[in-house]
Amino acid sequence: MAAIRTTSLTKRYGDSVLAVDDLDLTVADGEVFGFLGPNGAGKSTTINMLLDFVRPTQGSATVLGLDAQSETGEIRHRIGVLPEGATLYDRLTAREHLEWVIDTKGTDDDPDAILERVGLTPADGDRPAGGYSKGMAQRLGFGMALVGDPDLLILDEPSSGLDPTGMQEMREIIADEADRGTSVFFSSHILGEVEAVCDRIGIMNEGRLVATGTLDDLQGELDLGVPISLEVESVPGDLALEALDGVRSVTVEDGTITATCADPSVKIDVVEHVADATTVRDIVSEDVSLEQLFNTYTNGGREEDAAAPEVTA
Ligand SMILES: Nc1ncnc2c1ncn2[C@@H]1O[C@H](COP(=O)(O)OP(=O)(O)OP(=O)(O)O)[C@@H](O)[C@H]1O
Repeated sequence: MAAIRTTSLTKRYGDSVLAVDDLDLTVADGEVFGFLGPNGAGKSTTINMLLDFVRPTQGSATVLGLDAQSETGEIRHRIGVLPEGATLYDRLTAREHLEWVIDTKGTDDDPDAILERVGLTPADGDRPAGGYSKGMAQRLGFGMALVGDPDLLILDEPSSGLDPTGMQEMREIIADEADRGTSVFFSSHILGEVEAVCDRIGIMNEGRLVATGTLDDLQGELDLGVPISLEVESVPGDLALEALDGVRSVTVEDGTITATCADPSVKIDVVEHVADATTVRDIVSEDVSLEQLFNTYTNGGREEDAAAPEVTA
């Protein structure tokens, strides 16, 4: 059974905004799935349809095998949700927020254990949420999502408002949850976060899912080439690196030779070839970054026609 499945899921606002366009997406049970896309791509609208906060114009969705529109009660009982900009009640303390969720879900969680898990002290727990910083509010919202050991966590921009330590702690909790079998679906535009914790990613752009797969799948499909850079003592005039099998292009700048290779195995040939001709001072070898992928699929998140290739791996 899939944790999430959408079929031709579509949401229009009025005549002019097609927020989500014919989305077919499956998140497998136990998977950590990162939902990426620039501002306005349709991520929150998709999440809101999964939670029945917004009704689709067309299409359908299931969450844990249950219909997202007609079986909302059971879904809410079994999932943990951190909505975009989690709404808190100013006058209630963090502990009271957690107790409220614990009561609603009928679980026996210990509020103090959850506070500790999300990095809030017992003293924080006694303060009204109205005085919370953005990061503290986000931690509390995340704690509320963890109540009842949910089978699926749906997190909309979970690291929003968190400092680097908070982001790291949040990633660790997501990894722990995944280890105990929880499926996780989260939206983000922080690429490093997605890269660090996700089994698979989906990239949305202008309401459409333009790519899904593992990072390796997407890197392979786009075939952007593999770069290697060598800082050298002097650049020989007769290097002829372009002539090497598997080398697609070569640039030279300020004593650094950069070759784009057809696949990673060519990198060693490049190093040997250059080292035969001159003294190599340093080597920088990187995989195609998620940022390059994201930019290629979304035109850097800009509004103009991205003309991005569609890949489903
Ligand atoms: N209630 C609404 N009424 C009209 N248009 C809306 C509404 N909610 C969202 N939209 C529009 O739908 C599109 C998708 O918005 P959505 O919030 O889903 O994007 P997002 O990917 O979550 O963006 P962000 O990363 O900025 O949160 C945008 O063009 C947005 O302006």
